[in-house]
Amino acid sequence: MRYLSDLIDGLAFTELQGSADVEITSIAFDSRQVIPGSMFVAVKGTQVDGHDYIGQAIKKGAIAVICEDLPAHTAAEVDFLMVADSAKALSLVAANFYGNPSAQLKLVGVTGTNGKTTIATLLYQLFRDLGYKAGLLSTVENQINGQVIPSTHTTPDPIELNRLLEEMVTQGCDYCFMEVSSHAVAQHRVANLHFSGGVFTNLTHDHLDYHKTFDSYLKAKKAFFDGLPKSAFALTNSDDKNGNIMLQNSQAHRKTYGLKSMADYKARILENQFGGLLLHIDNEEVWFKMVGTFNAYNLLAVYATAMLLEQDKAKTLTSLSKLTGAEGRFEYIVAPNKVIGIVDYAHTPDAVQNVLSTIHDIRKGNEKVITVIGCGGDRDKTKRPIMARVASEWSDKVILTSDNPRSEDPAQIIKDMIEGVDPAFKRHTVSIVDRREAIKTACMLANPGDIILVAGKGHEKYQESHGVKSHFDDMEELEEQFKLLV
Ligand SMILES: CC(=O)N[C@H]1[C@@H](OP(=O)(O)OP(=O)(O)OC[C@H]2O[C@@H](n3ccc(=O)[nH]c3=O)[C@H](O)[C@@H]2O)O[C@H](CO)[C@@H](O)[C@@H]1O[C@H](C)C(=O)N[C@@H](C)C(=O)N[C@H](CCC(=O)O)C(=O)O
Ligand SMILES: Nc1ncnc2c1ncn2[C@@H]1O[C@H](COP(=O)(O)OP(=O)(O)OP(=O)(O)O)[C@@H](O)[C@H]1O
Ligand SMILES: N[C@H](CCC[C@H](N)C(=O)O)C(=O)O
Ligand SMILES: [Mg+2]
Repeated sequence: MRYLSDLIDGLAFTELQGSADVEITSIAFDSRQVIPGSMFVAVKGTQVDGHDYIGQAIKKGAIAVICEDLPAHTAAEVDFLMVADSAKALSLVAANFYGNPSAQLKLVGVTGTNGKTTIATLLYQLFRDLGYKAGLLSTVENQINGQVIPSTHTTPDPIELNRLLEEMVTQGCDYCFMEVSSHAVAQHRVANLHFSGGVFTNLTHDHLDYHKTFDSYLKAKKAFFDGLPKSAFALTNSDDKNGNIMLQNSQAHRKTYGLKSMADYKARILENQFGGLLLHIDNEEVWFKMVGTFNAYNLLAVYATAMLLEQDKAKTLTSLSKLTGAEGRFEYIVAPNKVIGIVDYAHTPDAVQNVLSTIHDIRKGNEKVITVIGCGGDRDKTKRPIMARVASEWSDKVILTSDNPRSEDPAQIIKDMIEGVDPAFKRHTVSIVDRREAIKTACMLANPGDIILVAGKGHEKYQESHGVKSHFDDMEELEEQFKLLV
């Protein structure tokens, strides 16, 4: 049983109506999740204001409410606490409710536009291989010691997050590796967690629908490092132009990694092919199964993190050389007639550019590159024309298609994409709204040796349109079509 007084330990509140000596059964920020004896935290959201649901929460049995503005009518039997920022308060009471599990783990957060899932997953796989019990919180899935728990967000909400961390502690985990999205930092989902380290990947264009400007997107990421304690390490990519800015105001122990500039942890690419990467890393030559320059950065970040967590160098490199990373990231198959299919989660301009330049670097001759790509609905519209431009410039043929249109008209999303395609490249760009048909057409157009990139959905197993998620799997589609390519 938790008492209200325990949950609000450390909370700066301006007013308390009622007694702190009551038992709380659960906490909820959604009135629909309230059960008798709950504490309800009213959060102002992007769609609605949680304060409008205080009445409903009380009807469902809430006995304590945290809010920024007191409602006109308060119930005498309910405790009310006023705070300046309910989202921040939520993360504190959630951590207190679950006994501050992050302090009992070595928790490492990974942030940046691209590479978070790859790095967090590699770290999780590496530490399990090194013999530790570990947890993972990622876009693809959450895991505790091999047990898979489906994930709905890149970074869970504070209640789910602390509940999962508590479960990791119960199961004896030593480490947890998690992705920290910019939405999570802005919404204080990770406030009040005790991090042992933070890793920065890179910062390029994404999520401007939510953050509005690149500068506020940058500040959201930077706030994560500003909040790290002195005892933590902060590891940044010194080749990224914002890499050093990220750590500017961090009191954590600062370290850098890079392929080009001066850095504490350095690597050089010796070979980059479909079979993998040969890296000169910290004075050793090692083959890895991961493909592409961007994965050289990811591998180096993982290696540096392992060193900062005081792991053995030889064991780390041996284990890392066997790993293949997260599902749907540069995964490839070869058809009987030698057409190559690649499924990749590239859904930002930079990621599309990286994955296509990698394909160009590693292809053997003049094989054609056919790209199937769409852009998400209800997401940053300004990235649409840029992604289409990059795809058209770096491919011999592009098929623009749908990728989770959500509430939007898929044909309109494709029109927004076409705006970015240079007239010179329009000849080799076609639009096919139905993603299954688009993939099928790419397979029909491909000759032996050609490379088909299906970008944007990676591990996703659905296509979301008008609130309905229907089963869809890019790799499954390619496999079906490839059977016919003999
Ligand atoms: C834009 C965004 O991030 N929205 C998140 C946010 O919701 P919101 O602020 O829009 O909430 P709202 O619907 O306005 O509601 C406000 C409050 O009223 C409450 N409410 C609402 C209705 C009701 O009947 N009763 C009630 O109490 C809600 O529970 C909420 O507390 O807070 C919710 C609870 O934590 C999240 O589920 C929701 O994620 C939505 C579903 C989402 O799509 N988020 C994506 C964009 C996201 O977070 N992505 C990032 C990473 C992307 C990446 O880089 O990969 C992620 O970490 O996953
Ligand atoms: N270090 C990197 N730099 C640039 N691009 C990368 C890097 N790592 C991966 N990518 C590209 O970005 C895509 C997404 O990678 P990943 O899922 O690891 O990123 P993420 O940061 O977790 O993305 P999300 O914000 O959606 O959770 C990959 O499929 C690949 O195309
Ligand atoms: N985490 C990202 C993933 C985008 C993946 C793409 N398939 C889409 O649906 O837009 C987002 O929610 O914006
Ligand atoms: Mg991710």
